[in-house]
Amino acid sequence: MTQPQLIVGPGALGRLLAVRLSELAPVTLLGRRPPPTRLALTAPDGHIVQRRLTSETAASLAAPFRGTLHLTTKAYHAQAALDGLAQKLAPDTALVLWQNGYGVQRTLTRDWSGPVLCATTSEGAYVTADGVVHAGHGETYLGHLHGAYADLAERLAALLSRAGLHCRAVGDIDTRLWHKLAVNAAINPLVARWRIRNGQLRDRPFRPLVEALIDELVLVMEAEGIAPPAEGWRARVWRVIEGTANNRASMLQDVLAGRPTERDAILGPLLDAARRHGLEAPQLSALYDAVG
Ligand SMILES: NC(=O)C1=CN([C@@H]2O[C@H](COP(=O)(O)OP(=O)(O)OC[C@H]3O[C@@H](n4cnc5c(N)ncnc54)[C@H](OP(=O)(O)O)[C@@H]3O)[C@@H](O)[C@H]2O)C=CC1
Ligand SMILES: CC(C)(CO)C(=O)C(=O)O
Repeated sequence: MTQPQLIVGPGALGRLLAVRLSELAPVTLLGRRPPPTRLALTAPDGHIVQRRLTSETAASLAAPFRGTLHLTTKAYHAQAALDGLAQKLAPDTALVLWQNGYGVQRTLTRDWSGPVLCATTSEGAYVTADGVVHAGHGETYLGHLHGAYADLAERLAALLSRAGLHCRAVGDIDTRLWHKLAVNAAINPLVARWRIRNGQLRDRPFRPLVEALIDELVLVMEAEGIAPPAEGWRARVWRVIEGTANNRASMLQDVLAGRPTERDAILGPLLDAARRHGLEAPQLSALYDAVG
């Protein structure tokens, strides 16, 4: 029997995981308020999957929970969500952190008593009233920041892949988190600041702004000792912009909905690294101030 899977954060990614994993394992979806017990997932091909799920809050969850906990809140809620539940969790509970950016990954890997794996995913999903739309298939990579728990990562990657979310266990998740963060930093704050779709970055007046951001990112990454992607930073950023040209990026969606953005998780590590290495990062700093 596959271990219980507790999904904390019943938003877009949490709902996608909950519906997909519930075909293979006992799944509980946990929110600040009780999440819906019936969810409809619209797959990228338009097919609709309906699922009944166990729904809990931190107060109602039976203790001790034993299994795998997928933390699918925004980065700025992750620590509080875990703190609110910690008393209910067996100390060896495995955590999978799904947040964008690179902040809580470091602190929870250091502080949590059990195994902590980090995931980086290019799956795309958004919430609807009665469920979730899986907007597009992507790739997920999963691993421990310092390469530990390789067997656990393999098992969970196999489970996620069987559930329809293509996933690979990797030994270099640290580098992959930096790479995703750098690409997000070159796109998200600019499109959020100017309220444009990703593809508009290809045109004037935005193109030179992206180029200037890439120049800053390259210096920070080099100073931090992060190897560039095989295709190079410039090609990577422009490839993602091309591939997501029609997207409203997550940070723009947050701004439009009046929610806080994940600027601390995405720009914070870059600005910290720039400070540590004595580098100027005027474009990144200005965007940090602009996006709120
Ligand atoms: N959506 C996507 O396609 C992708 C998302 N990601 C990353 O995944 C993370 C989650 O994103 P996404 O699903 O879009 O975000 P959402 O805002 O849709 O979902 C976050 C959920 O977390 C809930 N939450 C907040 N605090 C708590 C708490 N204390 N206990 C339980 N639940 C809580 C929120 O509930 P409430 O309604 O109460 O605020 C909300 O339902 C982000 O870091 C994002 O960058 C990465 C790749 C793709
Ligand atoms: C790659 C990108 C920018 C695609 O929109 C993304 O990951 C996001 O929206 O957060």
